[in-house]
Amino acid sequence: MSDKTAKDIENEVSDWWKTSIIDMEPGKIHYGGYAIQDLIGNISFPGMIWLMTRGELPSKGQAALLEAALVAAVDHGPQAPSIAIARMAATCGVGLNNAMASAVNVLGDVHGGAGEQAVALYHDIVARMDGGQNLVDATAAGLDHQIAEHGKHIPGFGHRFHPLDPRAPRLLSLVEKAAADGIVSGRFGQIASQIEETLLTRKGKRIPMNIDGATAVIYAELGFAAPLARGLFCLSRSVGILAHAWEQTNQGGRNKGPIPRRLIWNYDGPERRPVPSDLNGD
Ligand SMILES: CC(C)(COP(=O)(O)OP(=O)(O)OC[C@H]1O[C@@H](n2cnc3c(N)ncnc32)[C@H](O)[C@@H]1OP(=O)(O)O)[C@@H](O)C(=O)NCCC(=O)NCCSC(=O)C[C@@](O)(CC(=O)O)C(=O)O
Repeated sequence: MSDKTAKDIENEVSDWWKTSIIDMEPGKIHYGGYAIQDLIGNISFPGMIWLMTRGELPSKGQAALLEAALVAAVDHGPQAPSIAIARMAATCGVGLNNAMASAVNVLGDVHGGAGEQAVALYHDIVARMDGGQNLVDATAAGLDHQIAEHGKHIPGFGHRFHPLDPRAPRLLSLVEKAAADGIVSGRFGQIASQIEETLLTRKGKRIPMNIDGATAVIYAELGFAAPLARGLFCLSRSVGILAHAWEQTNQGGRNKGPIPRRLIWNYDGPERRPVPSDLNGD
């Protein structure tokens, strides 16, 4: 027989889930201590994302910068695997939530994950600067380390489609303005620009910052941990994913594959051959 008292059991039950995010009782909902009815109509959606992931409310300037990053990464058309998958899923007879989940599930290290890697790289360079190295040397050492550990492609730089990703310079200009207004330090923007310079010197050609490199600057400036950069990209891209899944649903189409049906893939397996007649023999 258990020696547990009713109080022990009550404590065990109430400790089962612990969260500092939400507090509730009948008729009352508080996020991080703030009543939901006071938040509704008073804070923006980015402000809410900040409160939920950071536990505090952002300043107006911080929320505006976060919003800019979220707006910038919303969509990149059906060339992006996540968007194509959302559209294909929408033709399979599934609901919008299934189409969205299928699409979000392919956001990983290679597609959508460069922002997380870029934040980690920027943090590594900051740590070197805090250790006494100047910007140029810390960047060079950070890049050497990145290449040794993860290969020659520096996350957040280069693009397969855009010679200059139009999203990056605009975001960087907002970071510069926020730094001038004292909202952020501007340190991560300087690091990302120095990475571009170092790559130019090393490769003899410009490998410009892309959307992930630029949003990573914002997430790092705003103090988001590297893994949250991936989560925030997922939130942002989910808007594009939803829009494409909904558009495709309305366009119709059944079982739409990744290429038109008249096209076929390249087969490079064995020649056509008969199944051996003695398969079950010794
Ligand atoms: C993106 C791409 C594969 C493009 O490559 P490319 O095809 O142009 O060139 P490659 O043939 O790989 O390289 C040719 C020569 O340039 C050198 N080179 C190129 N990039 C270099 C680099 N970063 N660091 C050093 N060197 C570089 C390379 O070393 C080589 O030099 P060499 O060996 O001397 O001949 C490449 O940059 C890359 O991996 N970037 C890092 C990962 C990254 O940030 N991913 C996010 C991209 S944004 C995104 O995903 C969001 C999206 O936009 C998606 C969408 O597009 O839908 C959306 O919104 O959804």
